[in-house]
Amino acid sequence: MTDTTLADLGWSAPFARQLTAGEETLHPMRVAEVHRDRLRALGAAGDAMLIPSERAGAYAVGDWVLSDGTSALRRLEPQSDLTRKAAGHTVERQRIAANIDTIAVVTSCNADFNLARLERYLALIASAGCLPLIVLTKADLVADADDYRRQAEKLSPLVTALALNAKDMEDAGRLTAWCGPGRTLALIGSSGVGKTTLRNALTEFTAATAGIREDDAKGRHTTTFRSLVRTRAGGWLIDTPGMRELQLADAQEGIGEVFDDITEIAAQCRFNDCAHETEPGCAIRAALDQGRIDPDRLRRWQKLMLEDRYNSETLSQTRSRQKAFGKMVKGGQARGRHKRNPGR
Ligand SMILES: Nc1nc2c(ncn2[C@@H]2O[C@H](COP(=O)(O)OP(=O)(O)OP(=O)(O)O)[C@@H](O)[C@H]2O)c(=O)[nH]1
Ligand SMILES: [Zn+2]
Repeated sequence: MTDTTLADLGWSAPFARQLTAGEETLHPMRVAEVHRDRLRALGAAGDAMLIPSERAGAYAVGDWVLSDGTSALRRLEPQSDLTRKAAGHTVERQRIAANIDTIAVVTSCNADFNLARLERYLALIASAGCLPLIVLTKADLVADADDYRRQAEKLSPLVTALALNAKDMEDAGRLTAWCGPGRTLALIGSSGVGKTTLRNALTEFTAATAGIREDDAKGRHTTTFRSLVRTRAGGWLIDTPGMRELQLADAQEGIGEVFDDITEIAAQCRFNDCAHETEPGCAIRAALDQGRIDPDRLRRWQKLMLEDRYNSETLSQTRSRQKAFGKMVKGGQARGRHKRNPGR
């Protein structure tokens, strides 16, 4: 009992092209929830709980899978992939959501507004392969909302920025262009900026669609999230708990896009590992002297590059760093003992 078409769900040529001979009889379905041993997926014939064919971590909300009605037989390559560095010391990537068209960074026109943080989000969005949108909420509380909007749009030619009052349904409705039929939008941003308010305005949101308490196999209550939510405009909003703690990792490409003016200049430094400090032939310092680079923007770029390098450290690099640290600690203890017991 559904009148949802595959196109409404976001099915498009890049997915259709992935079908191989023999797969035409399978049903494409879009993953709405990822559970430990089941996937809830939406298709032209309605919802279904599917048995995954890969481990749960291989799937993300928004993925397309091919199903025979019972199982997810194959997962299709996503058009965009939002991931984050997994917790702990590994550099394994944790998938957060897939096939998002537009990611809206929600920030308010006051204390939360921070150009460096916006740039970090823009780099992350570019690395995920999504289109960025900046939504400045609480426009009703400030006199100069349009100034904030202009500052945000100056960050990158890819950016569209909107200033609005999230509590006003009509104003929030300006986002429907990004979440109509076949389109998927996601909202990210700090706590308290108005993401829930926007979600309420854009979807038939109720407490029941936010978290569903379920009993797991051991009889414990677990809260699962309905993460792919239909918008009033006929499209989709992806809202997963993982989006709240996004970090910048492996965003090199994204940083390059957001700071293309600076990376172009840096490419002209004499040394390709130039730290832009005292090296001869440094194009960055020359550009700074000529006032072609904004020093604040340069500092933000350097900070992002450092953070990205740290986050992208490979597993073996992490291990050898930890090992070297362990040796140093042990070595220190051994020497200490030696000193304290000189007679032995
Ligand atoms: N005046 C005004 N208040 C707003 C606007 N957007 C959000 N608020 C208020 O700001 C508070 C926080 O909004 P939420 O939507 O809960 O923020 P959130 O981003 O979902 O926060 P978390 O759930 O903590 O991640 C609420 O009291 C909202 O009513 C706005 O555009 N104008
Ligand atoms: Zn340099």
